[in-house]
Amino acid sequence: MTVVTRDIHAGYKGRPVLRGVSFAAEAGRLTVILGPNGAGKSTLLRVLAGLHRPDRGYAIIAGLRIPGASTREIARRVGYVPQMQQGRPLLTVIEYVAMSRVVARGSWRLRDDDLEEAYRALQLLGIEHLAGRVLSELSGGQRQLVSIAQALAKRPQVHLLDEPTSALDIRNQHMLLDLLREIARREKVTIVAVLHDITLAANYADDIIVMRDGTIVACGPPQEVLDEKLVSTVYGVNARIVELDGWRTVLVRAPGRSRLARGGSREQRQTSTV
Ligand SMILES: Nc1ncnc2c1ncn2[C@@H]1O[C@H](COP(=O)(O)OP(=O)(O)OP(=O)(O)O)[C@@H](O)[C@H]1O
Repeated sequence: MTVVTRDIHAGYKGRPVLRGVSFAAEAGRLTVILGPNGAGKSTLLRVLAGLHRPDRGYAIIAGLRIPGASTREIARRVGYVPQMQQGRPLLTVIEYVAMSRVVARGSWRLRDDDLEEAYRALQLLGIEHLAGRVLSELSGGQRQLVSIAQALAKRPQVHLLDEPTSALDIRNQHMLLDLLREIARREKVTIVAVLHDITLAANYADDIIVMRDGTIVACGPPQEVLDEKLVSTVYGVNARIVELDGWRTVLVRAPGRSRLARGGSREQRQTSTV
């Protein structure tokens, strides 16, 4: 097990957000964290990345204890991709991706293997054609893929990805999750990703962790723990899970909206997949 947390409590200016979070994410598996807005998912990833000090409890990540380990040690072994990545607008994509390796080494010298690994990461994501482009010229989705490439190029033991699909088109969402699952298995690394798309989580995650109000309300393989009752309770929606050709799709309808419906057809139009 590469990521273990024990009874983590954390908050901001005395306001509690995480209230006793304990879980384990295993190497070789893709673990997806789900939960409504404000549940504490990003705060949990920031604690694991060593960027937010917990008030109580601890984590062991890639052999490092948090709190305790230095941010440099963590950066060397852990690839953290936050929701909003600032980036350096004047760098080219290949320079930016390669820089993550240089910084993790605590050096300022770019080596050939930094560029080789950076190019490999861009290839994995199918964006090697962007290598010579300047960051400020990229679209939102391209920038998101470049941020993920930066983490992949470091070849860390653990990846922490905060909503890595939020700016991606449907094809790239599936490409990325397929790739992450493959990397987890092939390289025996631990990948923890926050997602809002429950259907993607249901089909790609090896394990899910469902959070609400700063606590974990369910965890385990999605086929064992993800059901209509859980989705309905956690998100406050009416949920249906349908399975077609082995693919599980989560359909939801916000309960408040059904009051607007005139007959059944309006309700059906308001049904969406997540
Ligand atoms: N820097 C901060 N200062 C104060 N409060 C914060 C800060 N960051 C987050 N919070 C609060 O902590 C709570 C949890 O936020 P967090 O970003 O961890 O939730 P989340 O589950 O990732 O939500 P989302 O799905 O909307 O991204 C929220 O109530 C939020 O307002």
